[in-house]
Amino acid sequence: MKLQSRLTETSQDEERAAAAALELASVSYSYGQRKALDNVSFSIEPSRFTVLLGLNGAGKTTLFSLVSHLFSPRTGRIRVFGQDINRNSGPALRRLGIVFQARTLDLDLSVRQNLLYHAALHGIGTRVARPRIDELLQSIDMTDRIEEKVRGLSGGQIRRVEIIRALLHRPSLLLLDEATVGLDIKSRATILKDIRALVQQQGISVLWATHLIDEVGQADQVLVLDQGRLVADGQVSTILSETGTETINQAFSKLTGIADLNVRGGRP
Ligand SMILES: Nc1ncnc2c1ncn2[C@@H]1O[C@H](COP(=O)(O)OP(=O)(O)OP(=O)(O)O)[C@@H](O)[C@H]1O
Repeated sequence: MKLQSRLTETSQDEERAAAAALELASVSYSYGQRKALDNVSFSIEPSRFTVLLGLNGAGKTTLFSLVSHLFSPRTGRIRVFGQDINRNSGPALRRLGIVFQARTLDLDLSVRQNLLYHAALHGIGTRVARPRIDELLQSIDMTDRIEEKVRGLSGGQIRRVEIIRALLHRPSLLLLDEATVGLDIKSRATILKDIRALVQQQGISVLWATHLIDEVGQADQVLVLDQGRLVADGQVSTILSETGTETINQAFSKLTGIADLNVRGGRP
């Protein structure tokens, strides 16, 4: 009887994980003695824009490094559309597109060369890659920059090229780590709008890591990370009612124990 109920529980767990775009179960990670992630569990639904909100040092980049299989968790399990990233990394990684915080385009190659190179890494031949690149560049209004060296682009344009590079292999889940950092207000707004449109129009699932509260939309799912612990998980309205606050800014301050402020930098 007990075995039967355990089997049912396991298969329910598996069904839930398969339905989720991303699922973390009891994930911890330490750098030596420093605990960067402490027993983090959550799942994000497909075709949603989910914000991973946390101050500098909260553990966002570490989490992305685990999901993208750069590091392996010491404990816990990570699944991308039901595929375990450690046991079945190939199929899981194929469904992932990632934009890391650090710039990674080759500055001395043209936009086209950078994109073709990345396509080749994913096994996409030039004949398929070329029209895909044209279409994606058109979607961000950058067709006329295709032959230009990346060095000649603005910070916002470089970021947009990195985003379309992450989309070249048509991932189902896109992870973006502080994608708007260092950009002016107009470029930030454009990028955020474009990514939200991807979710709306193409059903891509997005995990958007940021420390900027003003990037959270009222309808977003939000995960709040504080010093490696997940301290809130839900829609904005749920988080407000659970914390007894009126704005996400107040909720964040309460959850992380910082003074109420317009959070733009790190922990004061
Ligand atoms: N290579 C490393 N060696 C030792 N400690 C590290 C290393 N990388 C990160 N840490 C520590 O792990 C914790 C989480 O860092 P992480 O970079 O994941 O946070 P973050 O939320 O992405 O912050 P930021 O936006 O500043 O990058 C911090 O205390 C950080 O100092």
